[in-house]
Amino acid sequence: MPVAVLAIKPWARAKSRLEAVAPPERAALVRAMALDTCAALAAAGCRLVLVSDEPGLPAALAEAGLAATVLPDPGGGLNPALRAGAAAAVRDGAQTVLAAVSDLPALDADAVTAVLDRLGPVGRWFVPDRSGVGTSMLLARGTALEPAFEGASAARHAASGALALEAPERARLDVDDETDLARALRHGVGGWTAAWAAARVGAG
Ligand SMILES: Nc1nc2c(ncn2[C@@H]2O[C@H](COP(=O)(O)OP(=O)(O)OP(=O)(O)O)[C@@H](O)[C@H]2O)c(=O)[nH]1
Ligand SMILES: C=C(OP(=O)(O)O)C(=O)O
Repeated sequence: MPVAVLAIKPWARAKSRLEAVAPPERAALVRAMALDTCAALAAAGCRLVLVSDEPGLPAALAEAGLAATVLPDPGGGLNPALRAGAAAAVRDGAQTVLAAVSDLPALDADAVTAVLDRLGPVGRWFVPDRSGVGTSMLLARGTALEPAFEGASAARHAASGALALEAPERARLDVDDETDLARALRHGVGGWTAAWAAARVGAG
């Protein structure tokens, strides 16, 4: 069974670039996007390993009916968190590790399956984000993950020997700012993010 490893920043500190969304609303959006990302990965048959110090995460997972192993954040940012999650997954016997950002609200199980179906027997692969600059997913099978996310990570992942995968757009729509959010909403998002958007509209 593939293991999906996600690093999740505490809701209230995440997505500072989404300035157009006021802080309490933004934390709710971060939570919703993380749940939709996790739900899509779980629906595609991935076991979830989450690295996070967000105190509300276990209750949110329970509310969403999602089973996951939650590990404490080792500190040092996204890449150390993903390394810790991947190491734990491999210690538990994982062959295939799929590391993803947790802000992919348009992701669905078919898109995850399309990515997993493109992997070879051994190696590292990445899914560039929609802009082509960043990375939405990094996958490793039979070898170490070696994550180099943040900023212009697509070029770093390519330079490190990972192969770029063609992937459905739903797997590439990470949300960093208001434009990304509007695009994902137009594309269609999972139930948690859709409910967040509906409540926002309802609140005027
Ligand atoms: N556990 C953990 N996850 C992190 C950390 N930093 C970023 N992440 C996660 O990494 C993924 C990509 O994060 P970014 O897009 O850089 O998001 P961000 O730091 O929330 O956004 P900005 O504040 O706008 O830069 C998201 O899933 C974040 O929750 C960290 O220090 N620890
Ligand atoms: C984490 C990433 O995205 P960003 O830093 O742009 O949010 C990345 O693309 O590696």
